[in-house]
Amino acid sequence: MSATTAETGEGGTPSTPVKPIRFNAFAMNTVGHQSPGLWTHPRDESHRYTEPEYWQDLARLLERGRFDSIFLADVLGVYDVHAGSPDAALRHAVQVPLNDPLALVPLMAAVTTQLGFGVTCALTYEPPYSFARRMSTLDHLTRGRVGWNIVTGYLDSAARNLGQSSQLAHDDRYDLADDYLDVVYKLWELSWEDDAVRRDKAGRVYADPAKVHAIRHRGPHYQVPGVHLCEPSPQRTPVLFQAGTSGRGRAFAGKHAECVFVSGPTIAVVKGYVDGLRASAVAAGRQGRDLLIYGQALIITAPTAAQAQAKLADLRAHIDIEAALALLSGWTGVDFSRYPRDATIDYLDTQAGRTALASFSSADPTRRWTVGEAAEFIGLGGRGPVLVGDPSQVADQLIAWQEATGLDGFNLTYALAHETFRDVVELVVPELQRRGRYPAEHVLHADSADAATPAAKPLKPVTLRHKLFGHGPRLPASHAGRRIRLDALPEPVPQSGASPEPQETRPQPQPRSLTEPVA
Ligand SMILES: Cc1cc2nc3c(=O)[nH]c(=O)nc-3n(C[C@H](O)[C@H](O)[C@H](O)COP(=O)(O)O)c2cc1C
Repeated sequence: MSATTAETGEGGTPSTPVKPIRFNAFAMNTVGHQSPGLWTHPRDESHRYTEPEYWQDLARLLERGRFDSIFLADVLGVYDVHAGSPDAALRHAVQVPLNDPLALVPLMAAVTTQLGFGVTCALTYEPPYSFARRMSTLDHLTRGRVGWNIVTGYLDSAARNLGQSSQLAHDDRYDLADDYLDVVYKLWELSWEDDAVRRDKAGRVYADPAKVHAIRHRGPHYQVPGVHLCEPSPQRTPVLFQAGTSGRGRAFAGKHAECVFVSGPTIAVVKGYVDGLRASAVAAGRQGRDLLIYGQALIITAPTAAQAQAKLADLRAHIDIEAALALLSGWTGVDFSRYPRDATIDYLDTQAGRTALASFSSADPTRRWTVGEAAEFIGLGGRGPVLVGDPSQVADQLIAWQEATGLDGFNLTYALAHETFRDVVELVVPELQRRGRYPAEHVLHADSADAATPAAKPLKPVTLRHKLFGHGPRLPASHAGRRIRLDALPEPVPQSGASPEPQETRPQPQPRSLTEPVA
């Protein structure tokens, strides 16, 4: 069975195909992610984020639960908008201390074969050339299971520590991102031809230089003349994730994203994002269904409804309101320490992220939020809904949300590490499978001869793109990343006896003496 269809109704009788529910896990290489204050709960283990076993146990658990992938968020600065200081963030572990997400991927890949990895990297502060190499390396080491969550950042504190006085303006960051994407597409998709690597030991040729091309990129922000350092990895371009839903963010997603993460507190808000994103894909010449859209949610479940409600009450007692306001202030660029808790939130354009503020103001004009209500809401599960109940009640809510919003799946956050995900895998996944709404098996390679008897043989590794879309491993031919072309070679200067202009301008080596040391 493919993860993109669930064609068997209850009791195994064929019925109208229903849209399966997809799960993605939302995590960060830190202590307190989307539930500020919950690290103080006695059963939470997120302080173990520095231990390899913490991540490998999580990866095994998610693979057992047939999650599409684990999405690792990241920021490159501290949350210091609240009261103009990082103190609240440091005191309450609000996404600080924070380790690098990329290092976790090979650790988790080593103990799994099917789980995908959506890694967040802000393009704003790293040259595309070195970044393309890091992603190709991960795609090789995961055998094609890596995705990139394309972000441009929202914290001025990141810009200040990375050589800029402040962030680029909101829309300018997306313009930069468009040029960046052009560079990395050229490196990943066009620099090395499919048969460039010969590995011919007898002929003493590893790669055929005629089939490895300098990309000669000259864009408004980046000039990158050379060849990609890496030989082609299984997917070449990692699966592209994105999470911006402002007007400019949607246009960017419509062109580039394969998967989009959205967060909103109500069905009305999330439906607006989903509709807008699918319309942007159409405006970019794609189909709305080309995007897989995951909505953020937190599931609190237990074998009985009463136990689930008791668990919710216990978790709520550990929310930290100051920490929630530090988070909200960082996301939005608005210092919420300056407002009384009963002040109503109004929308204003800032140079931080725009969606977080819109979610609690303009995105749903029928609902007004006070600062205190928004902080309470964010305290458990961030900006997404909290779905509470026994497994059957949770399954009902997931299905209702999916049908009302057009979401493809859910980006599940946790309250307690790893208890929350364990509850989902052990209680909710079987319930959804019983209803034919969740994949019962892992996906094998589309062309695998073992597909009929998956239990009999070890699982074959599958690329993330195959798993998500049923085709791959490369970007589809219709995607902007596959339609890109290399700039034409510069015209040779018409001088008699002159050699053609080199593709890259390299300093010419000076003759050395044989005794001169070689570096
Ligand atoms: C679910 C979700 C996860 C996100 N994760 C990150 C992240 O890890 N790092 C980051 O810098 N931005 C992250 N963002 C922020 C977005 O990339 C984007 O900057 C933000 O939504 C504002 O964009 P917009 O103004 O176009 O809506 C996330 C957003 C959402 C909704």
